[in-house]
Amino acid sequence: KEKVEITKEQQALMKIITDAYNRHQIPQDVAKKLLQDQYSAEENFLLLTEMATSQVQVLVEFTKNIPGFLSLDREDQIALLKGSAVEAMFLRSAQVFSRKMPSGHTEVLEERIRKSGISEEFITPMFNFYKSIGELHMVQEEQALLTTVTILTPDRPYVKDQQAVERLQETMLDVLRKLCVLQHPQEPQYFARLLGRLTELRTLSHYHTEMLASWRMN
Ligand SMILES: Cc1ccccc1NC(=O)[C@H](C1CCCCC1)n1c(-c2ccc(Cl)cc2)nc2cc(F)c(F)cc21
Repeated sequence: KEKVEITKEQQALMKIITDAYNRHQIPQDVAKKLLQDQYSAEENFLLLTEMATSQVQVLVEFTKNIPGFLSLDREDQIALLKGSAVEAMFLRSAQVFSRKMPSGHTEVLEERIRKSGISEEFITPMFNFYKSIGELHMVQEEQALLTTVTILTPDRPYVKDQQAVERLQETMLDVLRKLCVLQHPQEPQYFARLLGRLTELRTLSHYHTEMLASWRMN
């Protein structure tokens, strides 16, 4: 049984990324808003556009703290941000949905989202994803690294130097793999499960344009 050990550099890398991830979070808590009041489909759509817009700004600030990201070709940095923004937004939404809440709150939140204006056909795949993320019970370091791995996807459209992105992503995947082994020793396939979520995330993100276009306005 090989002894898995996170090196000092990897520890430092993880701390930089996790601190940045926690620092660059959405200022106002959308879950609290949704729990407080019931909004019309139009108001929910507006709220979503505001959240998505602020999320992009948060993502730009976060990526500046990923060691090596600013050394990438400038146009590639933009291609990576554009290519991962929707996935990062759904990943963030899943993490918000999976947060531990007082009993009954998650059910109310789910109901508010079900009734927010999203078309029926997208509700099931979306909540299946949220629940599969919740079942992983990720620690914040894993959440931060998973978002980082998502951003550093080499095969985004228009990325020129894919090798450079791949090297960065490999660095992050190595830390994430070790962290998973150390955090979930009883579940050797945990890391594989985690990466499997990224496939589900990409599929869900393909629906995004249609989800917006089919938002049920009264
Ligand atoms: C949480 C966040 C952070 C950053 C950026 C965006 C968002 N997301 C949102 O603001 C929207 C709201 C928006 C208002 C209507 C209800 C869903 N949202 C979505 C979602 C649904 C459909 C699509 Cl197409 C996209 C996202 N899933 C959510 C799960 C949650 F637990 C939650 F609290 C909010 C959630």
